[in-house]
Amino acid sequence: MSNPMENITSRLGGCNVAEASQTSGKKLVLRQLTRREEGVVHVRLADQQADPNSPLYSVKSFEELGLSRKLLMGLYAMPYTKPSKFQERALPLLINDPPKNMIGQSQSGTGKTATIVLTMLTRLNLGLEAPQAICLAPSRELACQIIDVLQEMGKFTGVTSTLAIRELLVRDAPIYSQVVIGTPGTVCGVIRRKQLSVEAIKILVLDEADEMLDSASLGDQGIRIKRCIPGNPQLVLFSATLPEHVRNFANQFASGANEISLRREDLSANAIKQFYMVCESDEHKYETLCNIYNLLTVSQSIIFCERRDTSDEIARRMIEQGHLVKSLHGTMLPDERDRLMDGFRRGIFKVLISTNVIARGIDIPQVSLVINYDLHFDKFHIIDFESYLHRIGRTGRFGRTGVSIILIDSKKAWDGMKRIERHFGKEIAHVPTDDWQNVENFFKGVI
Ligand SMILES: Nc1ncnc2c1ncn2[C@@H]1O[C@H](COP(=O)(O)OP(=O)(O)OP(=O)(O)O)[C@@H](O)[C@H]1O
Repeated sequence: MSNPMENITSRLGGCNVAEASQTSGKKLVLRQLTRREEGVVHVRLADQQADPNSPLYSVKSFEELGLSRKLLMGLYAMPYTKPSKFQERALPLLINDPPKNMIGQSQSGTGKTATIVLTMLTRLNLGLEAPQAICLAPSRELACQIIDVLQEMGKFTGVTSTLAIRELLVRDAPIYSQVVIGTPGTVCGVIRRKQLSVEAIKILVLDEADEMLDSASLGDQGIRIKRCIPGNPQLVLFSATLPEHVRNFANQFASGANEISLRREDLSANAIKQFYMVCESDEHKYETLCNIYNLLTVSQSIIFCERRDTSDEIARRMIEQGHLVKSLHGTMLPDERDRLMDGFRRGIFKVLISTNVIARGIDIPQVSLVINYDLHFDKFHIIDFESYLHRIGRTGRFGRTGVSIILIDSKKAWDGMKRIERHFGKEIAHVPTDDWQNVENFFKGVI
């Protein structure tokens, strides 16, 4: 096979790939490995929680944050031992009286979901069997995940909850549960049809708030839900990314909010080792993908594609070659999506190929590799930094290390990758595709 680097150098229109190729990924290899579990590499959590530079660092215990005994029992049964930096900062502000709005930002996988759940559970009057908290998430998969955490963490409280996602609710049956977690469209629908009374709602949470507020339909539905709620519910907006234009909107939505924000350079967690590989054609890109799987033993991984048909096509070809993979995207029936997600969570299959639909929030600790088969560009063909960060954030969660690889097959993808590097101020290391023996060495110790 011809040298892909030579070909791609000309296809990339003169940008200096050769120079980039000298950048060794080896120096990024994490050396402080202490534990391996199903192929996922951990640096000892206790060490990270004692390191002031880690997003998991905290000086306080959960007891010191003012949580109830039943919630502490739930936390320790999970088992969580200490809060993350974000949990330590956010929880006292969130559960303080009188309630104050919050706009909170923290890296992927640093425990925002637990923060949402503990805040909602603290705000409830558990003696009142009426809806008191609503949490909105942009996808059904994420809503399912949040309700699972709520039920697990709140199991000693007796909390009742309802999942409000399409095709799951019995039409017109009233909802009496104390917490309702769902997608904005379905929650809007149940309020409109008076299935859900908002009279006693005290708190409204928008998880992945930037996605919600930036999307015309999700944003409108979120605003409509807020307007329906009488009085001044506590408004909580969370995300790993809150770009400036959305932050302004968020400030209008949740006025007077306490804010926890991150500098851009701190957004991408160090736990995720970022790489790229240059491919000379579409076919070479597919071969490179297969070579990665033939070569590396990966516990679980996600491949992100831009288009649903690419996702299906790669899955079809990989299955033909004997790989155990599935494709999941938005045109599938909800039942099928739920079944696939459940199978992946339980490790029944190891590789999930998908679109942006699962880019945000999904927490599957065994995912040690994320491949950007395509990068995501917006409708003006501008690289979408936020979606890159959320995609790679599916790995390297809460103290685990993870690897992300971008497959570059065009000048557009190359430019996008370079802009990502500049935007987050973090090098993405080159892994050559012409010497697979060497490729193996790049990933030794990190996957
Ligand atoms: N204090 C803690 N101790 C131990 N594990 C924790 C703690 N808090 C959260 N976790 C675990 O860390 C993982 C990531 O948490 P979570 O999904 O809440 O992250 P997130 O910040 O919401 O990420 P994203 O931005 O991707 O939505 C989960 O598996 C969760 O169970």
